[in-house]
Amino acid sequence: MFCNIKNEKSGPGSGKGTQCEKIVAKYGYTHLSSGDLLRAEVASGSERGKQLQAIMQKGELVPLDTVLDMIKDAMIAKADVSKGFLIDGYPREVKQGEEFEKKIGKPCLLLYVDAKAETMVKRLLKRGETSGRSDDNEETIKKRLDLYYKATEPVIAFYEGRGIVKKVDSELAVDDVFAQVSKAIDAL
Ligand SMILES: Nc1ncnc2c1ncn2[C@H]1C[C@H](O)[C@@H](COP(=O)(O)OP(=O)(O)OP(=O)(O)O)O1
Ligand SMILES: Nc1ncnc2c1ncn2[C@H]1C[C@H](O)[C@@H](COP(=O)(O)O)O1
Ligand SMILES: [Mg+2]
Repeated sequence: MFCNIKNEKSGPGSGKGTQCEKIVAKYGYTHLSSGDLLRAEVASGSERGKQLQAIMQKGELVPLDTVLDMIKDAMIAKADVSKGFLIDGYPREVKQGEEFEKKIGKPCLLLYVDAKAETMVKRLLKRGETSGRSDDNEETIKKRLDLYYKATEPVIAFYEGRGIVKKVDSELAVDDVFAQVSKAIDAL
């Protein structure tokens, strides 16, 4: 089966990466995080990486073509061996969803990992104590959240009409959130 599962719209610090790790362990899907792909480019020290770092540090979105090309290349590299793709952190805005469908395909499930703004801020500040992520600081977290509500929330309406959106309550403990995630995947 080929299946793209996305976990946007889900805010920064809602627990996307945490749930993706558990999905990979249980279902064996290929996890592709747009943020991780971008951070790998930054870590490479390339000129493009330096430009990306400046954008991410400010809590802004990197250009659509850059992130979509990275995801597409990563998917092509794993296409032969993958059971299906779990795409974490994309689309961040409706236009990204439209372009994904034109260039790659339609997702079969959109997991909406829902947490309150205050919970997301608390989790990100805590994660920032050890993550080494330059965007896990108070000022950038505020910008990321503002952008999430402005640009990413509308993504839900884009997919809702197709009946593929499953919302999980990420205020709960990690394993309780995962029980809801598993139910959504098992229903595919
Ligand atoms: N259900 C939960 N209960 C308590 N803590 C949680 C829960 N889920 C995740 N966390 C913790 C783990 C991390 O330290 C932090 C953020 O989780 P994480 O999975 O990294 O979020 P994310 O991937 O949505 O954030 P980002 O968008 O910044 O990458 O919160
Ligand atoms: N899909 C994306 N479009 C634009 N910019 C992105 C995308 N995914 C990640 N980014 C940039 C901007 C984010 O603040 C950082 C970190 O992403 P995260 O998913 O929180 O790891 O990367
Ligand atoms: Mg993450």
